Amino acid sequence: MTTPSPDASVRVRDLRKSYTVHEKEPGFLGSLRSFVKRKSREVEAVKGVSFDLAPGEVVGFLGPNGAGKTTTLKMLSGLLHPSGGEARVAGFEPRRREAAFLKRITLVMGQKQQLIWDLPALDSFLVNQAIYEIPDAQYRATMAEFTEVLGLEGILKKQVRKLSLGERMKCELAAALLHRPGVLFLDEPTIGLDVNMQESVRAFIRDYNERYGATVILTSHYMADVTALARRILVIDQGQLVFDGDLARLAERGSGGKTVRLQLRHPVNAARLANYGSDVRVDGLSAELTVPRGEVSVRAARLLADLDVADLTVEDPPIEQVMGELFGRKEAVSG
Ligand SMILES: Nc1ncnc2c1ncn2[C@@H]1O[C@H](COP(=O)(O)OP(=O)(O)OP(=O)(O)O)[C@@H](O)[C@H]1O
Repeated sequence: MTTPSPDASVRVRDLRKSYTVHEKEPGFLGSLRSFVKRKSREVEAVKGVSFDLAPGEVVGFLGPNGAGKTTTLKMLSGLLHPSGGEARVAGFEPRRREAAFLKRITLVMGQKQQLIWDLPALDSFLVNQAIYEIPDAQYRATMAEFTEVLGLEGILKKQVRKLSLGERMKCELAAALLHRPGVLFLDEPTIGLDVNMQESVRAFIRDYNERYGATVILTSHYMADVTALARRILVIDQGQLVFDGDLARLAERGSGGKTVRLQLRHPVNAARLANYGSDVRVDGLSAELTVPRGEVSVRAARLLADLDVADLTVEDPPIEQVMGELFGRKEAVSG
């Protein structure tokens, strides 16, 4: 990794955001009533979040729908003013949106686009070159690098609206990173992309992080993005940080079970395997079952002694399952 820029850190203290939501009864009468007497209520989207990111760190920012991820990222990039607490990004206070700050960060939202729809992506890149005052030599070098890593050759001169979703997302990323920001806020950068395209976006983010030592906060509903890029995970639920730690430690917070995979030499029926664990799945000579974490070695020894086992592996449950369980039981899992 290149030496991370010293001011690419993120410091968040007791950050809060409440939205005022105006409520209206349905229908015409409801509109009239709300016109006379407006009803509103406060939605606390982020309720006092604190964390620090070191320069060059990549973290996965996870949580169920409506947990407060996008709101947090918008506050960190200065698009929303916090209702309380403080944030410092690359040494700046995001809410001030100073030009020097905007040159140090980027916010990529997979659901929104910044490229100009009717023009080729190359034109949007030139606009960004002007906005961010990127010197010609740096612009050419970055374009050459991104064209190679993202495979942009041949698509830069096509009208953006004629690009496929994947091609467009690659151009969106290139446009957003053209000024070589040191802090990246990536909100669902791979949403809707096919598996191959997700992989190339991931490879690009990894390459950029290694090349420039950038700090990255990434939200994604595709756990493969998170497991491929981040070792540290922040989990937010109902506006509060409920976990901050290693990906492996998050897996341990799951059901308390581990997955034992077996390769058998002779077929064994599921009922027999149910004596050793739960959630038994048998497919020919392959089988899988869940075993309580504290009993893995005892049960594995019994399986090996009782059955004709060619291979046995023990794994943490997939991260999707862990997240489902955590949010299913709505239990705080403080890091
Ligand atoms: N502009 C807004 N006005 C009112 N409430 C809002 C606004 N934006 C978000 N909210 C509410 O704030 C909460 C947090 O929303 P946010 O978009 O930050 O969640 P999220 O974790 O990004 O969710 P998702 O994964 O679904 O994108 C939700 O209850 C949402 O309904």
